[in-house]
Amino acid sequence: MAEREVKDVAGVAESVCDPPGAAESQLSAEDDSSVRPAALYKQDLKSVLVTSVLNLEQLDADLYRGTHHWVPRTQRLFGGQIVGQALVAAAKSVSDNLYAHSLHCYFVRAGDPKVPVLYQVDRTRDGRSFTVRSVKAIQHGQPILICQASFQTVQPSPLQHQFTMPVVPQPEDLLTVEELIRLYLSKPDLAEKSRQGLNKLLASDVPIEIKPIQPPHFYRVVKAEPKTLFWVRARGYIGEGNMKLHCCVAAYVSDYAFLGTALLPYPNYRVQFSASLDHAMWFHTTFRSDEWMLYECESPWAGGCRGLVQGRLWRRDGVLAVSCSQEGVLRVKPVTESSKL
Ligand SMILES: CC(C)(COP(=O)(O)OP(=O)(O)OC[C@H]1O[C@@H](n2cnc3c(N)ncnc32)[C@H](O)[C@@H]1OP(=O)(O)O)[C@@H](O)C(=O)NCCC(=O)NCCSC(=O)CCCCC(=O)O
Repeated sequence: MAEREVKDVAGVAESVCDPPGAAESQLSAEDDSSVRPAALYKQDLKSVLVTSVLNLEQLDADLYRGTHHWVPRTQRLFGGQIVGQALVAAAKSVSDNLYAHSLHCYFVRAGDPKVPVLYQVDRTRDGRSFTVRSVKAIQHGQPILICQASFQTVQPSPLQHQFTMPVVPQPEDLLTVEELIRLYLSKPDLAEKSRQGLNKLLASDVPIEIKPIQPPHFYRVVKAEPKTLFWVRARGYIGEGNMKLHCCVAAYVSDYAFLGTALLPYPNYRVQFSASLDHAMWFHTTFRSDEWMLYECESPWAGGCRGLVQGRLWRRDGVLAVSCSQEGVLRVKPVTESSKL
């Protein structure tokens, strides 16, 4: 990978510990094109991620129940949903002056979409600056995810740097995945199998909006570098203010289309089994998960039936908001001529 430029962002970025909203207050609606006009927000529906997916029911002290919304084609629970809900459960047990700065999770069993998930929080440690929570997500009496999340008080620091955000077209100049699929569907020479697959994709109710920088080659064999760039945001309105909630939404969003980056150099292989094994995130600063963020994903390594992916979620104003890493199982088989049809 090419060496990345390191940019001093002192005075521009804030740390995750600066009061939420501090960065936003430096930007007016006029000079920040990432701000959607208030009138538009009013027309938007409240994000289902907030009203439903991340809205856990409390059953007892430090014990919560979560329900599902979108379930991937694999019919195992979406990893991002479990991580997002685990972070919600952890955040409920820490005081308002603490902000999530990192989490580390293992997906130890496949989640069953037919039953809810229980989240059991262990208050591992409360320190002066850092507070750690361990969360177990449970189904059928067995853990499906173990998660450790760490929270920190507000602590300004003279040490501040970040890489520079890649230069890409703005979201207003790009099409959503749904718009791209409709374009493909309008092609008269599209194979029936591909048409059916694209229609299925179109019908799925993913609560995330995506605008790829490079339109994907749906159903075409094209070898590519293991790198992707796309704008992403939660569908619907969430609003300013609750930084913990935006981190939980980012946890959900960050697992979507992430592991697939490791498959880009292998168009001649078809996935037989893929699932994320672990997921880690570091929250660097304040951000709005219902506003466009650039997700820069790359896979530095694959081997041993596993792939490693790393991602950066950039705020539209160039501030690095979140870093992510994940390893997943990737079992593949060669594409045969008949399966290409
Ligand atoms: C399956 C996990 C990863 C652990 O695997 P293992 O320790 O092998 O568990 P087993 O239960 O023994 O096997 C499971 C399954 O795999 C087959 N298997 C095992 N080893 C091999 C092998 N060497 N070669 C071939 N096949 C093998 C084994 O036979 C079993 O098959 P089955 O009998 O047909 O079931 C386990 O830890 C796990 O499932 N963890 C949870 C992972 C997970 O659910 N992650 C989150 C979901 S992934 C996700 O959300 C990404 C969605 C992205 C959406 C998008 O971007 O579109």
